[in-house]
Amino acid sequence: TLAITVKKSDFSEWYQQVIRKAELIEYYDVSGCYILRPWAYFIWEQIQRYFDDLIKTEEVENTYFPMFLSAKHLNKEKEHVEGFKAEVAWVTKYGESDLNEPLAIRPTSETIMYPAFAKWIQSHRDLPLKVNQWTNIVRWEFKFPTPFIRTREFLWQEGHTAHSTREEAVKQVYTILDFYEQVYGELLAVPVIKGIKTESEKFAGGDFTTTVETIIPQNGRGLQGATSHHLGQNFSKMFEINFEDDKKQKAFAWQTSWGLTTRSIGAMIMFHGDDKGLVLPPRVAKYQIVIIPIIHKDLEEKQLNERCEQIRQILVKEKLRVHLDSRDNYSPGWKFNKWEQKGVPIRLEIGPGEFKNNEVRVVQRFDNKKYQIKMEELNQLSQILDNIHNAMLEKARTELNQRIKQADNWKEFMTQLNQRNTILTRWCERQECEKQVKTKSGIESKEKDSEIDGQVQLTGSAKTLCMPLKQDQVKEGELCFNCGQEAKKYVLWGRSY
Ligand SMILES: O=C1CCCN[C@@H]1CCCn1cnc2ccccc2c1=O
Repeated sequence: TLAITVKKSDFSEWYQQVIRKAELIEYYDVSGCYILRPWAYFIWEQIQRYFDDLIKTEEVENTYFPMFLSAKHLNKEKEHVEGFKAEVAWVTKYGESDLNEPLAIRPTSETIMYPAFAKWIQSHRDLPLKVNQWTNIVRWEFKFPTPFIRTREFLWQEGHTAHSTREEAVKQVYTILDFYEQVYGELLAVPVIKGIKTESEKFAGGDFTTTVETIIPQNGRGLQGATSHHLGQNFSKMFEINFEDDKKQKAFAWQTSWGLTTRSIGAMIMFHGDDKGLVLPPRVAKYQIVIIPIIHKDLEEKQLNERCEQIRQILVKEKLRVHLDSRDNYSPGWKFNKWEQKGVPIRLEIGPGEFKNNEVRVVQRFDNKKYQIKMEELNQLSQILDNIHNAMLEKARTELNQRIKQADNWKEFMTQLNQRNTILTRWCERQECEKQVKTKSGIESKEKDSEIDGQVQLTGSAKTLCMPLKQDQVKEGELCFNCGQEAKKYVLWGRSY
């Protein structure tokens, strides 16, 4: 059926229907893999363009590295691969023949790139080295898949840099984190919290991990939006990436790596969608404006189409992405519904009244506001689209903030968790304590682990999302909410994807 048959509150069913009826996703017969249709791929292209322009200001150069790696290469860094090796996909044959050694398909590219870095870096003059690649990645997840959010193949960018000093590398980590915050806020109108992962949640191969986290309002679940790691000298020691510093001393390079994936599109869909379907932030909408002629017996069809084409031309000149839907095999009502489902930010209706008064009727998708504007005011639509972006971001920020509560003890913590909130608490920073909270919250969680065909999709237990960069100072003598030992930091807990 054409209409979406559930409300957004029936969240996972709503999401499945929206991604199909907005023509974003087509299903595919390999589990965990999905087809990105043009309406979705356009969003990824906008993300690529925006982020690529940002990293070019940091003199990051795009490259392409092979997708295959030998077991030898992959296991070079035993420690960091240890926790992930179950997800690595392998090629073992070609045609009828066996490969004499299986080749892994890239799950990430550290061990593919860093032997080359060792060749390219001899002197401090070869630093900083800054490369990025836009590729697909394969990780054979066993958790139940969700299009965009958790898939076995996804698109991403991975950036990798090498520096002569720790300070420069650390600065790079935070510059990229700010870029990720901009991608979410400025492009997708999705608010994020910048923070640092705890020792248990960080990338084990690195020194520390920074992250942009968002919170999906409907279920209060944390979602990691992108990540920027300071790798320290862990990988440079392993891959012999060293250089002669200006005192002719041999030194190991200081490295960073950072990634943003097509999961960002899923976050945007979840944040802004409503009961009628997708709601696109204007800056990533393939069509920002759709023009719908309303044919009427008192109105010469040819004249109406000429007027609509004239409007389209004016908007093209305004550099807006506009589409005139003059199909004569669908009714205006059908078109309204379809373009609402696909989330087009603005619809312009032109019927006999508008034609006579030299006006257009504007219908805003995000807040359903309707009003008339004159033909000569069409140049206001660019600003109107910016206003829509800002209003969507502010509304999303309010919803996100409503999902963050404070708790000073276990009882308050579980109350908030069971109300599907994330919880900011004082914490001792002990891994033991964090582990205990995960276990206890799982046992006491009202929301039991949700399973589909015996695969745990979403667990009921809480984990740390991040230690927000912006946080109050923990005062002398203040205690951890869980174990009562001396608190060091505030940390945000929540159920997550
Ligand atoms: O996050 C990023 C950002 C982009 C570059 N890579 C880092 C770290 C990736 C961590 N990771 C994540 N899943 C994996 C899965 C299989 C093998 C290895 C890995 C693995 O190393």
